[in-house]
This record gives sequence, structure tokens and C-alpha cells, in this order.
Amino acid sequence: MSSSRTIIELFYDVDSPYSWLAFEVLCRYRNVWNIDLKFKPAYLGVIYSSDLKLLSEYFGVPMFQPSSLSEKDSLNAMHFATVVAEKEKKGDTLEKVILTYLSIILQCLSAQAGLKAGLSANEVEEILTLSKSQPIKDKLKSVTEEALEYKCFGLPFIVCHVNGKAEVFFGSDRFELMAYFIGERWMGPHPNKSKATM
Ligand SMILES: N[C@@H](CCC(=O)N[C@@H](CS)C(=O)NCC(=O)O)C(=O)O
Repeated sequence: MSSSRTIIELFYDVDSPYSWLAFEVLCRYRNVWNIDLKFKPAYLGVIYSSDLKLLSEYFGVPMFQPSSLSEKDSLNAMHFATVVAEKEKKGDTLEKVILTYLSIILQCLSAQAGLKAGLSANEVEEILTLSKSQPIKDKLKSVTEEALEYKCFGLPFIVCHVNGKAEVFFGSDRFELMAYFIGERWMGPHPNKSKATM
């Protein structure tokens, strides 16, 4: 096992159900593995578009972007998540907001998500105002570009930094290999449940 703490970055979009799985599992392992977990809201629309554009060119087939949410709803949601990520000092609030977002994804109403997550009306108001600001739009863009620089083609996308080396994993079904890379033990999706109760 490595001596220094492993940094794990989770690039996610609330429009990606697989991101939810990865988010949940990484939260469960947060205090089990020697890791520092960072949430990175990235915009799947752009990531998809980038990969689909290349595929479309290569195969000579016109492609469209599949999405359960409208592009505007999805982008609004991710601007909201970006504000919350910027306010990460209160990490537990961030998690609750992300989870609540994901659980009401089809409605995708930012204010409702914030209130459900336990934020006050004033806090929600402030986040909503900030989420429409240019710096937040730029931040979501730059985190998405950061993911693309790692050749990200889909979400969830997990970047593990161990002893100065970064390794990337796509999907919520690569935890076993990821655990091997970071020198930790994969105990399935429920690390805190004893065998007797499973
Ligand atoms: N096998 C992956 C699939 C993840 C997945 O399909 N993610 C979608 C977004 S919800 C995606 O980014 N797909 C792009 C691709 O597959 O190229 C998992 O189990 O997590």
C-alpha cells in the first residue's frame, strides 16, 4: 500500500445514472480507504459531443446526443452543482445536494433540490444567483475541459493520483481494478456491511 494519501477525483454529471452509483460507492469507501475524495462536476453534454463527433466522423454516420434531460435543464443543474462544489468547505452539504439532485433528476428543479438537502431559502437563493454567473459557467467549462484533457469520453470518470502518477477509470464497474491500482482492498459495494448481514 502506498504511504501517501491517494487523491481520487470523481468527474460526474447529474444526468448520468452511472455517476450516481460511483458517487455512492466512493462515499462508502471514503473512510475505509486512505483516500481524499474530490467531486468534480463536469458537463456530459460536451463530453458526449466530443466523443460522438469523433465517432461520427470515423464511421461516417450522423450522430445525435442522447439525453433524458433537456440540454438547458441539465446545464442549469450542473451550474448549480458547480456552485456547491466551489463551496466545498461544507462537504456534507455538497453530498446531500448532489444526492438529492440525482434522486429528483427527472424534475431537476435546483431550488427544490437545495431545500430538500437542508439548505435555507437564503442559501438556495444565493446559489441560484451564483449558478447563473459567468465565473461559475467558466468553472464548469474548465472542469469539463480538465476531464477531456484526460481523454474522458463518458461519465462517471475517476482519476486516481497515487505518488505523482494518475490513472483514469471510466464507469461505476471498475472499482476492483481501481482498488488494485491504489493499493486498497475492494470489498464490494457495501464495505461497511459484515458478511453475516449480507
Ligand atoms: N459501464 C459503465 C457505463 C457508464 C455509462 O454508460 N455512462 C454514460 C453516461 S450515463 C456515458 O458516459 N457513456 C459514454 C460512453 O459509453 O461512451 C458503468 O457501469 O458505469
